[in-house]
Amino acid sequence: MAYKKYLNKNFAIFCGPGNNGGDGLAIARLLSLSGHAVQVFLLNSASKRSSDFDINYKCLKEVASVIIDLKEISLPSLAADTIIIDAIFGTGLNRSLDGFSKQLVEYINRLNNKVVAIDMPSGLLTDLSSKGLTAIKANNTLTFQCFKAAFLLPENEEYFGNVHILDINLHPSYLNSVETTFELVDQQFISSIIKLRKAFSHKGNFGHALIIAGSYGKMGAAVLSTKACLQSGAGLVTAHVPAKGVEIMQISAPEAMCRIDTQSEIISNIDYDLKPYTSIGIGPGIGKEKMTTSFLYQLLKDYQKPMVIDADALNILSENPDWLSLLPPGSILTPHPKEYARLFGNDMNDLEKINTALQKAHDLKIIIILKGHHTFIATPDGKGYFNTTGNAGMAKGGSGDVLTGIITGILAQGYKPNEAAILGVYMHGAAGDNAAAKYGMISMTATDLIEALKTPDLLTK
Ligand SMILES: NC(=O)C1=CN([C@@H]2O[C@H](COP(=O)(O)OP(=O)(O)OC[C@H]3O[C@@H](n4cnc5c(N)ncnc54)[C@H](OP(=O)(O)O)[C@@H]3O)[C@@H](O)[C@H]2O)[C@H](O)CC1
Ligand SMILES: [K+]
Repeated sequence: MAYKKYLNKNFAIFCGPGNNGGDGLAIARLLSLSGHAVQVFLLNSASKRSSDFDINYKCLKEVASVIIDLKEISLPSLAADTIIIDAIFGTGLNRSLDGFSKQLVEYINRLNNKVVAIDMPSGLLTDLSSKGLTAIKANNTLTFQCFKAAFLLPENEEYFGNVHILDINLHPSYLNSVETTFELVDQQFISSIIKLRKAFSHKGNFGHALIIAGSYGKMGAAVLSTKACLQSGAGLVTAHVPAKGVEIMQISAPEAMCRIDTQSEIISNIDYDLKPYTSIGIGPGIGKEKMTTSFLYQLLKDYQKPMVIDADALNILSENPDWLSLLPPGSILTPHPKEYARLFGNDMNDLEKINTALQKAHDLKIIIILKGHHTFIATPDGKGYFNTTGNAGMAKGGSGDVLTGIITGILAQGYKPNEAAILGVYMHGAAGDNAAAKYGMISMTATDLIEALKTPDLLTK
């Protein structure tokens, strides 16, 4: 019913010489036939035109429509309520815009008219970084058949607006034939990962997670990650905390057992066998005291199973980069953009960040979760996963602690590290969407995220 607001509007459709332009001509014909006032502006029509373009041009000529070749006029003036349809370039764009096409796109961007881009905002490269390029800033993008990588990069957000995927019934064999490094993590993808619980299960079947977190004044991070871990399905959860943090932890998360550090205010050592634990999550609120730093080094030396490493544990690693080679294979790093920059460098555009994460995941045999809108998960086998849940309301203190707890809890249950990372990120975002729906993005907190995990159909809706 969204189209209702476009009834009785007039349209200016800008068409390039290829199939994207061909789509624009087809849209012009359909809008004209449904009684709308349509102006069509052709760009570079003299250059090599695709057959789709020619076919649709011929069909449009049979329908009364205003077709103006832009080579004859300067930039057209349009009524303020005219809807602009951008069918200049689509997935065939293979270089940045220049000359008149750049001028036209800059002109359209200066107007206040509503803009609908067809398949891709013209000027946006489908699979490469478009940072610093000129591209159409659309209010809505109608893209064919599937998401393009460009729509998943934060740096492109100002160009694509709301993305609507239109199914044009492309044959599945064609889609399967398209080689891609990336997968989209949606509910369908998740359903292929989830392990259902058997009726006669007992807590021993769901593992025992160990959360190593907290320091004096930063016990909240330890509580958030422990509570999130409890609610991610782990059978047993133990929290290793500084001595002064025990009461706080026992009162806040009574279901968790505690291991008490010999130091009162920081994490400094583990004097017990780690064998009973089926996963370890370390980092939230631990600080970077010398004794904590050497503790982390010792743990990396002694412990060979995958660990979830977050927050200050990541910052300690970025200050001791040669320790990265000590990471147990399958470990899951969960850096936010700043922690990522400290670990792997900061002067990168979004695509370079993604490619670096894939390279480092491969070289170090680890999983790197690059947190952001469409959190990206890089896995050691070179595949990358874009998450589809979550929202800006989650960009708050504590949200990362919750994610660490969730992933550690899922890992404890026997999921492979790749699966635990993907499922944990999806679950975290889905809980965030529920929290936003209940409390709004501004007021929701990390505690609300944990509460929202208690949604029966969290992973199935
Ligand atoms: N997704 C699908 O399966 C379908 C998509 N469709 C539509 O087809 C376009 C892609 O069409 P294509 O003809 O491949 O290319 P474009 O229309 O995007 O571009 C046209 C030509 O423009 C030239 N080009 C490329 N970059 C520039 C530039 N910076 N400046 C000027 N010209 C440029 C290029 O030709 P060259 O010879 O110059 O390289 C392009 O060929 C897709 O987006 C959809 O809209 C189908 O309709 C259905 C199936
Ligand atoms: K376009």
